[in-house]
Amino acid sequence: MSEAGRGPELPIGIVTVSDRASRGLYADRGGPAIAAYLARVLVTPWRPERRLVPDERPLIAEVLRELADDLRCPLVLVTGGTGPAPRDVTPEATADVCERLLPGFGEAMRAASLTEVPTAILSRQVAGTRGTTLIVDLPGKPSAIATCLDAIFAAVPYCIDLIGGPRLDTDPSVCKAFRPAA
Ligand SMILES: Nc1ncnc2c1ncn2[C@@H]1O[C@H](COP(=O)(O)OP(=O)(O)OP(=O)(O)O)[C@@H](O)[C@H]1O
Ligand SMILES: Nc1nc2c(c(=O)[nH]1)N[C@H]1C(S)=C(S)[C@@H](COP(=O)(O)O)O[C@H]1N2
Repeated sequence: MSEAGRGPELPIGIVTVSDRASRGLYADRGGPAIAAYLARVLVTPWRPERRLVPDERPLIAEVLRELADDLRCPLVLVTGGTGPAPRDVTPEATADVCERLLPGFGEAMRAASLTEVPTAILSRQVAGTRGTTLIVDLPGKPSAIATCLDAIFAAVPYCIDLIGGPRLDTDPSVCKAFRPAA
């Protein structure tokens, strides 16, 4: 067991933002899709810290702070609530808690999604850092998750190195993490 008594694996935050899934009106398929992606791509031992919250800015921000500050997740992936509808507030909540935004993540994910659906431009998804945590928004459609993560994951381990987080290693047959030569 680690110091925190929660096991040696790195905690990774998986947050689904959905009014209906959080009320039990449909089963959450976004969180499981993220977990399945991480299970394929990461060789570093990790464990999911799953959260399911309604589209409420303060609640989303509170969960992101908990995962970053209390659980010290190096990576938090958030799905849902990134669009232009009035209740879509995930990008605002992410920006509320991040110290710095990384616009390249959103740009790359929208560009990849745009090869699949013209409505990709409707996602306002952002990414940013809070302490040693990288937070990345993903669209709510479960099918968007692999598309978006494929577009960015090669840069995720080095980003976490640069902010002082733990080393994450990927299975190179799934995603070759890029770390510039020293
Ligand atoms: N977590 C999820 N699990 C399963 N399907 C989802 C999930 N999130 C979104 N979807 C599907 O993608 C569609 C668009 O997602 P979006 O995030 O815009 O949902 P929404 O219309 O805002 O509703 P809600 O917040 O209640 O999920 C949804 O109508 C639903 O069919
Ligand atoms: N890859 C991918 N990206 C996508 C989509 C999709 O189906 N696949 N849906 C788009 C749509 S229709 C919307 S409204 C926005 C925001 O979705 P969200 O509010 O569920 O996060 O994501 C967009 N990005």
